[in-house]
Amino acid sequence: MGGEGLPLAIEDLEVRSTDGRVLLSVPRLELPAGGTLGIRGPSGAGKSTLLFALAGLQDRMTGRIRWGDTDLGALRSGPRTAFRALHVGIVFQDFLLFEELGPLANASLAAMYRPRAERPGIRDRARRLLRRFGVDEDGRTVPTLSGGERQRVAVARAMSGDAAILLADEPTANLDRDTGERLLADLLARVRENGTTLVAVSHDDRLLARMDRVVKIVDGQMVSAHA
Ligand SMILES: Nc1ncnc2c1ncn2[C@@H]1O[C@H](COP(=O)(O)OP(=O)(O)OP(=O)(O)O)[C@@H](O)[C@H]1O
Repeated sequence: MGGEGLPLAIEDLEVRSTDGRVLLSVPRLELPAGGTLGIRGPSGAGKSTLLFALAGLQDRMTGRIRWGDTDLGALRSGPRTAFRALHVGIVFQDFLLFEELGPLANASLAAMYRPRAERPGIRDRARRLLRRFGVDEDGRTVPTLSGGERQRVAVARAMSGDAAILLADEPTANLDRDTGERLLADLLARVRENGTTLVAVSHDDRLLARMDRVVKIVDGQMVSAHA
């Protein structure tokens, strides 16, 4: 895997709550393959909602989210899951690590969903990333990890599969300045090297300053977009 990213094209996207309220509306947004997009905005604005939609994890949505030739909105849940397993690495805001597994097993999770031939490469990358991020993997499970360590495992997991699309929800939020800087540098180096398309939600100005483009979301609406 690895290699080229996928271009993103959103048209008339609306995500609703269970009671029919519009949580997010994005009339149009485009990002070329290998582009990097930052999303900022106040708490509760709809940033994570957008990231979930981009991952094909939103059921109550209308409109189009195209990654290359694939329109996520037109896919049923099975093919959407398959698309995500193959093409998307995600750093969730609350990490969603498997508590009973160790750092390496968590960081290698993409291996479970990929062809057998790719699995050793994914495990090797996961191991290297954890070492690089300073997470000691020996005999540890998630409950023994600090918040910052969990975040680094989550980032390693999203990166180890070398997916064409990387979605990250506040990937540096729990890290001190130096650790955050190192992780960000590694993440961006890999993204640029592989031509990965990156969408990152963040309040971190250092991260946002390094994106090709930043959009702001307020009250579920995209209020500014500059190149
Ligand atoms: N499934 C849902 N049903 C109802 N409301 C929801 C649902 N998911 C999210 N919301 C609401 O949608 C709004 C946007 O939430 P979202 O998590 O996208 O915000 P955010 O911008 O990521 O915030 P933060 O920076 O605090 O993480 C919030 O008001 C939230 O309560």
